[in-house]
Amino acid sequence: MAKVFIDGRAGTTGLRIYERLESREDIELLTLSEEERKDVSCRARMLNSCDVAFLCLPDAASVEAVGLIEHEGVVVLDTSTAHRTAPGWAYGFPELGGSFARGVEKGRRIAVPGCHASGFIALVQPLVEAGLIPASSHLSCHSITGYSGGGKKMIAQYEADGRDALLDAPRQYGLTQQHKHLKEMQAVTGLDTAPIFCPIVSDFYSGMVVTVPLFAQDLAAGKTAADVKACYQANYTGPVVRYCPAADEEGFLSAGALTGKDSMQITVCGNDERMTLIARYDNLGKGASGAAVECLNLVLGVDPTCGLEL
Ligand SMILES: NC(=O)C1=CN([C@@H]2O[C@H](COP(=O)(O)OP(=O)(O)OC[C@H]3O[C@@H](n4cnc5c(N)ncnc54)[C@H](OP(=O)(O)O)[C@@H]3O)[C@@H](O)[C@H]2O)C=CC1
Ligand SMILES: CC(=O)N[C@@H](CCC(=O)OP(=O)(O)O)C(=O)O
Repeated sequence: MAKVFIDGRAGTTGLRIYERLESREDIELLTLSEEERKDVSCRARMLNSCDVAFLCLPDAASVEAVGLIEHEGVVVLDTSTAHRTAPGWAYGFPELGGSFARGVEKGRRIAVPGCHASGFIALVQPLVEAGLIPASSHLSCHSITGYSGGGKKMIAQYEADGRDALLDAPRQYGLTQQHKHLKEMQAVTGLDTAPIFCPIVSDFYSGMVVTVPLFAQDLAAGKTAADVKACYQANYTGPVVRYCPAADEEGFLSAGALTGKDSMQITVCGNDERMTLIARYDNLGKGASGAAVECLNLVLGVDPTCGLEL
């Protein structure tokens, strides 16, 4: 049985990972008590006693946790932003294939992608790799997320009695165009320039819809919307990320359609002139905890969907 420790188990991401793993018979979960969970020496003991450590912590605590590991054999799955573009770390989105899949299967240091970044990268990386859009493209992206994406603090804010009435409506943020996911969005897609990125947090617990708009002129010479669809169809055959030719609900796309699930739907709307590339998933599923558990399954060499809700 693999020994697994979740550092930050009491948080939003950690709790969802714990729920996905607690009934598994191939895993022994190492746990700390409420009194011990933030004690550095207790955490260090667990981090060096396990085979796999999930880090579900703020960035600084993740960096600290990695520094506490002396046992070389420990595989680290970090859900924070701290190591996603760091040298020596694999980027945990195996559906991108090639070195991404191998990095997760063989790596000892694996960064779980950011929630918004997951959708953008799923939509754009295969198109750049296939030459359907040039690396020099200037793209834009908007992404609607549930408030659990902001962790315990934002959940408390949205669920408080007598909260600010401004929370009733969707709120755009990342207004200075310096959102923390931009770095990985550029690095992993291979774009020369980071996109213009407009995240929007809304009054629902979890779910996401990430959209990248494209004009036909944005495609490489001679390429069409049909080529984009064929590329996704070839790359995203499931079981976790799947191309869906028609994913709308009678003309609407709900950001909550995959709430509670660990899968991701990829679709293309619009027409031959103006198209929207769309990824739908749960920010806590393929956007965080589900993606982390999928990576764990690949590390352990078991069915990648083990314990996932698809
Ligand atoms: N929520 C989401 O959708 C996503 C989150 N992430 C990332 O995952 C990580 C965790 O986020 P999330 O679960 O949302 O955050 P939460 O705030 O919900 O949870 C973080 C947990 O870490 C604990 N913690 C903080 N500092 C320490 C420390 N020094 N030692 C031990 N435990 C500590 C907190 O303790 P306490 O309970 O006392 O506050 C809390 O339980 C972050 O880096 C986040 O950016 C990634 C993708 C999506
Ligand atoms: C609603 C909300 O605030 N969401 C968070 C992203 C959550 C996430 O993916 O965080 P990590 O990059 O740390 O993994 C944000 O936009 O900063």
